[in-house]
Amino acid sequence: MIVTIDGVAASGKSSVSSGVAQALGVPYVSSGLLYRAVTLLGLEAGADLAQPGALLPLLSGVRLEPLASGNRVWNAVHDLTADLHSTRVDTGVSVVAALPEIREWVDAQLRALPAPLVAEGRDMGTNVFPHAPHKFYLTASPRVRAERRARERPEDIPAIEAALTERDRQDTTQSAPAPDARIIDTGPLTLQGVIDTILEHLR
Ligand SMILES: Nc1ncnc2c1ncn2[C@@H]1O[C@H](COP(=O)(O)OP(=O)(O)O)[C@@H](O)[C@H]1O
Ligand SMILES: Nc1ccn([C@H]2C[C@H](O)[C@@H](COP(=O)(O)OP(=O)(O)O)O2)c(=O)n1
Repeated sequence: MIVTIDGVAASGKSSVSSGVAQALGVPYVSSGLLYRAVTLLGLEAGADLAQPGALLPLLSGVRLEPLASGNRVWNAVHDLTADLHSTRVDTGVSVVAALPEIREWVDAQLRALPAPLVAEGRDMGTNVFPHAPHKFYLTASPRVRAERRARERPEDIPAIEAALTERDRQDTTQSAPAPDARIIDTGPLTLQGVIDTILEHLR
């Protein structure tokens, strides 16, 4: 069984997926972490983030470890995870995620993973796992999302809100909800409330 949980930036996808996956006793996979890893490696190599030919050679050692408590991304023996949520990766990642060659590489990593699993991102229910039987799409207002992210970033809430809104705009193409996804406004809910809502639908 595959459960897809897509949604806009900072809507709670990773935290909710982790909770749902732990309740189900299956792994979850964060596709956004792979786009973030490509971005980090590109930045560290001084590569042009708009050029897939400069990025693809950097990816041969990259591997996603789908731990239920929190995914990790490795480049050979180096654990990249702690560096994937910086503001500079946030700023560059949408350029990388717009490249069809990089999307193909990410999709291949995800489709190689054995079910059952919970997959989260933008296009899990539309493109990567279109036949998944259970699809969810998380939303919340930009201000609510910025307030949540402000607990994890040094910038203030208005700056974070502006950056999130700009990233939503850049990610629009791949972020449409699947027609058969259940849309959940997480604004009025607690994190556990969102997890419980999804688990109730799965029962
Ligand atoms: N009702 C809620 N639903 C989802 N996440 C919430 C909620 N309330 C607070 N959060 C917090 O919002 C933050 C962003 O969630 P995260 O899982 O990183 O989002 P995403 O994967 O969509 O970027 C986390 O710190 C999470 O715990
Ligand atoms: N399936 C996916 C997952 C993420 N992306 C892109 C879009 C986002 O800007 C980045 C980072 O996504 P991630 O889910 O890690 O982070 P945010 O919730 O957006 O803060 O990757 C994508 O295009 N397709």
